[in-house]
Amino acid sequence: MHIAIVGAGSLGLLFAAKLSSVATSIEVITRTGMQAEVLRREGISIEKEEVVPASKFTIVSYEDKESKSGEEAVESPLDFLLLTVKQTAIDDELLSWIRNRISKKTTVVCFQNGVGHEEKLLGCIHADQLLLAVTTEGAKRSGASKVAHTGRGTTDLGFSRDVLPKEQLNTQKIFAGLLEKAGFAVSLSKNMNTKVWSKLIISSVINPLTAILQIQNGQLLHSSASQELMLDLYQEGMTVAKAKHIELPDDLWEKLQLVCEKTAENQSSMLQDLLHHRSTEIESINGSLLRMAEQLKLELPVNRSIYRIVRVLENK
Ligand SMILES: NC(=O)C1=CN([C@@H]2O[C@H](COP(=O)(O)OP(=O)(O)OC[C@H]3O[C@@H](n4cnc5c(N)ncnc54)[C@H](OP(=O)(O)O)[C@@H]3O)[C@@H](O)[C@H]2O)C=CC1
Ligand SMILES: CC(C)(CO)C(=O)C(=O)O
Repeated sequence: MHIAIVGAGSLGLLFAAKLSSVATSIEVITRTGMQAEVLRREGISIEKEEVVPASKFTIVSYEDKESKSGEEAVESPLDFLLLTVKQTAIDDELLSWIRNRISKKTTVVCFQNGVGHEEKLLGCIHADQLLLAVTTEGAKRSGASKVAHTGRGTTDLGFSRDVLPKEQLNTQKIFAGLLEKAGFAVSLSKNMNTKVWSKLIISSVINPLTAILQIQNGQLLHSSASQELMLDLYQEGMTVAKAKHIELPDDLWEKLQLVCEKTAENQSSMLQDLLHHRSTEIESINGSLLRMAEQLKLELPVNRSIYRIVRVLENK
């Protein structure tokens, strides 16, 4: 199996390192030439676990114009392209690069939290080629070539479209098999919309609150005031989901609290982004809920305020 991983951040480094033992070839595409050089020298280390030598990967950088050529697709056709960049990095240039890099036989697997990426990708590839992955694995990059596996979870996998030809179901199983062999827990899903929306609602509560309050995920449960804020955001998100007839589990509120407990000592990705002066995924999480609410003529006052505060903090 020939796999390319676009985005050598927290999730990308973890999946590249783990999949290197089960794939025929792994191409890692970094954003910068500088990170590519470090990876070519040092390989990838998963803290407290293993160091995977650089010889296991082909490393190219997106900055390097040579690697943007579609010719490589002919030389080494990809079975899977894993997209592990943030929502904010998915722009027209990257989409056009992906279109050139893949062939009709390639399946793109996207790991983003929030919503928006699926629509963008469907603008450039066929639905039969797009696998959605919603993962509760936790990864945190601590250097150009170092990553910590901060939490073990499950990866839900499913195609963007509900009704699928047999061949696609087979592709889904092949990719799930690779992940399992690499040590990840996987669950195949026929209803990814429910998975995507469950994670969207959970992220719309935990991420902005931990980012604004500058606390670890578990600390959200420590005060009744923060729990009230959580409930306000949760209920607003659920109002949008209901208006859009999205099927969600009855115990999503309990699941949300469980995520806080299970990831109690983690900093959410939004808090990490703010602390590192990076833009956050607020647009694809609370921003997208607000845009949907506007179309549905619904008011989400708590989401609106929280969204504005995060935007202010991003520009500080
Ligand atoms: N980390 C986690 O535990 C989880 C993350 N997710 C989701 O997965 C996605 C990725 O998250 P995460 O890994 O944490 O994010 P990171 O910010 O750690 O990694 C994103 C990587 O993408 C790189 N990148 C940006 N643009 C390009 C480009 N054009 N070409 C190649 N690489 C590029 C960045 O490079 P540079 O650093 O040089 O800017 C960075 O290394 C997010 O949507 C997140 O919500 C979902 C579940 C868990
Ligand atoms: C906090 C958590 C687990 C849920 O929103 C997360 O996925 C993140 O940090 O982005």
